[in-house]
Amino acid sequence: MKVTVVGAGAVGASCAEYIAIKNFASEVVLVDIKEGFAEGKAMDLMQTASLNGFDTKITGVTNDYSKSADSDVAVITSGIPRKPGMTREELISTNAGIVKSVAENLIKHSPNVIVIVVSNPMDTMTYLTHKATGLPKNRIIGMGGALDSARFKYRLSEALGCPASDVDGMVIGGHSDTGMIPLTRLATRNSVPVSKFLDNDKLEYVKEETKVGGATLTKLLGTSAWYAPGAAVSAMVQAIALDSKKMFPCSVFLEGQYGLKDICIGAPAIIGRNGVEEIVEIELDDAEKSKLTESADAVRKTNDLL
Ligand SMILES: NC(=O)c1ccc[n+]([C@@H]2O[C@H](COP(=O)([O-])OP(=O)(O)OC[C@H]3O[C@@H](n4cnc5c(N)ncnc54)[C@H](O)[C@@H]3O)[C@@H](O)[C@H]2O)c1
Ligand SMILES: O=C(O)C[C@H](O)C(=O)O
Repeated sequence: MKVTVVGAGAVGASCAEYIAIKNFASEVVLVDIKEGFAEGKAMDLMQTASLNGFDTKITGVTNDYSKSADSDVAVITSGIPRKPGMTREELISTNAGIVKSVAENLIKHSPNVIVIVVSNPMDTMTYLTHKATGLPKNRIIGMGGALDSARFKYRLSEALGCPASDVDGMVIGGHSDTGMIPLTRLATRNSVPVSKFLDNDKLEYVKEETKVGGATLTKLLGTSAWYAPGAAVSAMVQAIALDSKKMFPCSVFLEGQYGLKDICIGAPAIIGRNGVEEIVEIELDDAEKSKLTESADAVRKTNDLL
């Protein structure tokens, strides 16, 4: 399995590191536009191989897409991150041009690639990648829900006073401060609904903290997060590599599912060797349905700026 990661910055490097440490890919190619940067990150990471016990070969290149040829998976993390006080949507004017040119370069050299889009505003960048490349819809996946769900589980575990591994839960909808929909109704601690342990006020708190998870970290760090984003992407790449058919909420191109069309937005998807193997339609209650409609309206407004 050959994986190309475009953007060797905070998220791209973290993603490459987790992929290597999990040792399921033969090769990771880092690409960046900044002269020597990807080469440096790749060398630094390769010097951890004997310490961390992996055999994945990591190389770095400056803007040379020929080195990404025949990638099975490509991850797009190139673009600017937000600063404290900004929304993800404000990044569109810079990141749209970057994502479009990167996606076009990638498919020139890897026509069969599965693309995972990370750059923000992610749902719109995923939609743009569909429109710019014309790749089959199963081969373009936006990463947002896997991260938001991990943050949801972290907040739930904090409220429950239990390990995150005891908790299951999912966030659907747009990857934005207001558009995320943490499904508290369906969240469980070892199959027991979390409402058995947490009252409505606590659940509301968990939900709100989850939605602003990225903004909270951006305020603390001065730029956006990278460890959990890198881990979330690497989990998705692993599901493709191992054809594991794991379910993640992902930004997927909808054609009528959830009553939505011609939009990429977070919905549960089965991920395997073909990318999106299936979009899972779960039964939502009326409040969740109307939140999803609102979230989709907001994503469409951002798409209209393209
Ligand atoms: N979807 C998510 O859940 C999620 C999570 C975290 C970050 N993000 C987004 O990911 C993006 C990257 O974040 P980061 O923290 O890694 O930023 P960063 O600034 O650390 O890294 C971005 C890298 O992209 C490179 N780059 C810029 N234009 C390029 C081009 N045309 N070709 C190749 N490389 C190019 C830059 O040189 C830089 O090294 C941001 O847009 C951020 O908002 C999304
Ligand atoms: O918050 C951001 O801008 C980056 C990313 O989307 C995140 O959720 O960490």
